[in-house]
Amino acid sequence: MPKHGSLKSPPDMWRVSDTEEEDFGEEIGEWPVDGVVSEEIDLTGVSRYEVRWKKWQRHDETTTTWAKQMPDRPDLIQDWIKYQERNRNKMARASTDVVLEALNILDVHNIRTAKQSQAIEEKIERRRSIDLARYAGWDIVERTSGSRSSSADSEPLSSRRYRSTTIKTEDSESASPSRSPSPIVPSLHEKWTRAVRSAGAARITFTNAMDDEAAPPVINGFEYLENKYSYPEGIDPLVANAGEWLVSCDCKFCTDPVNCKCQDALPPNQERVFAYTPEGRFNFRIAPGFEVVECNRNCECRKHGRCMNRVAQKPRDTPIDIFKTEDRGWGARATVDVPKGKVLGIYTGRVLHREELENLPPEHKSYTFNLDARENEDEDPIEKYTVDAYAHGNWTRFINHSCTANVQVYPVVYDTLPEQNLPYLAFVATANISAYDELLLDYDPGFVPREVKGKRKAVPPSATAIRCNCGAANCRGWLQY
Ligand SMILES: C[S@@+](CC[C@H](N)C(=O)[O-])C[C@H]1O[C@@H](n2cnc3c(N)ncnc32)[C@H](O)[C@@H]1O
Repeated sequence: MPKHGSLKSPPDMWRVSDTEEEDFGEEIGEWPVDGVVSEEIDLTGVSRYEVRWKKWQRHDETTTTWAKQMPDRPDLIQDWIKYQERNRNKMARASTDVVLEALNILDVHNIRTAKQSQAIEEKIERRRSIDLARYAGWDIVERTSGSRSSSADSEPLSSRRYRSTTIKTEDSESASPSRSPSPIVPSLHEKWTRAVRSAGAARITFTNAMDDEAAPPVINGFEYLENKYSYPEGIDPLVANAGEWLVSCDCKFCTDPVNCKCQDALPPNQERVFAYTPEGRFNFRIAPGFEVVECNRNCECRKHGRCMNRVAQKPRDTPIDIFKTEDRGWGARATVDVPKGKVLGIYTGRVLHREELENLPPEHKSYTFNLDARENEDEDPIEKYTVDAYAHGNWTRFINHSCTANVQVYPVVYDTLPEQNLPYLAFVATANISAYDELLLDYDPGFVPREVKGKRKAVPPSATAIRCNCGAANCRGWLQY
């Protein structure tokens, strides 16, 4: 019965058992039990409990058995759930460190148990509420094996290899000694780190081994938005008050998409399947372009905390490095190995009406993404939207293009109505990606280079097209804008 080696406290609350459930027929109710002593959670999110008998023991002196239900003693499970909650909160108060080692185990059916055992949900909540200014560094202890040595993740922020950009205000440079020192403007990295942490997401780092640029060159006042859009006045996303309109389910664990009511929001021609595996990875069963409808804040499953239909809405747990590439500006990569199907994060930025797109300054163009999953041609143009990540956005705006991509985007809704055409765009790994390999998206999979005099790729497809430097064997030569 192996235990998770990395768990320090309390040691016996969660463990993984190979023991089959024993069949006691009607007898189980007859044998007085002390209570539940541990729990494991299966692939579908259903728990089973290890119960200790009061006096009885087997010949080998073991005193416990595993049971999924105890219809005659629901109080024991209730007591256990409360006891667990108290302990997880205690763990989160003691430290918000998370040992990711246990989550990387290939033995995926234990992941739910491992997540509970590390109080991950509680720690994320706690991170949100902690005074961020007091943090000296990120609090995830990463112990992934096989990742490349350039990782700075386990170092404290202050000893990072990336160059931090602590900028003094003009005021402070000219300040006379008698005046109190002017505040130091936080570096871009510090500002972003605060935003990342308040969203409960994993760390973002900057690395530049190419030249002296300390941080990606975003405009002054760039707003880092980890997991939400910025809406201008005039676009009412209903995010705040969509509650009353959202179609919600009354499932406990959402294992059956056919009967999970929030899936009624899918268009009738879309197959009713969940988009995720029980381990929370995209299962690629939803055809490209079709929308994923995740459970929302009104769904009953929210109370039980183990719904498998909430993934893109959770805080990002993959640490990301924004790094300077050789010939494509800054790019993005994960600092841990990423399995196929892993949902990495969502595209964010300022939402625009599509018709504003043509008046955008050219430098914005390469940071825009259309939210056109549901649109149809005859739709009122006012209800067509685009996200512009030029002045507001997150790390996903640094994902470069490759004609051989390793991530793809799918639209997902959970805080708006699908008909509003305001889905989020989630980035998902389409292959196993090693730590520190660049994350790459095919910006325009439908693009076919023009052929002139038998030569493809020689002629730019438009006046604004730029040469593609992806270096892939199947490179189509150009990025069109
Ligand atoms: C969404 S941005 C990606 C982040 C960008 N590299 C940066 O530093 O901000 C898209 C821009 O990155 C550059 N880029 C991305 N992929 C490229 C590629 N395969 N070849 C050349 N340039 C690329 C182009 O300048 C493109 O307009």
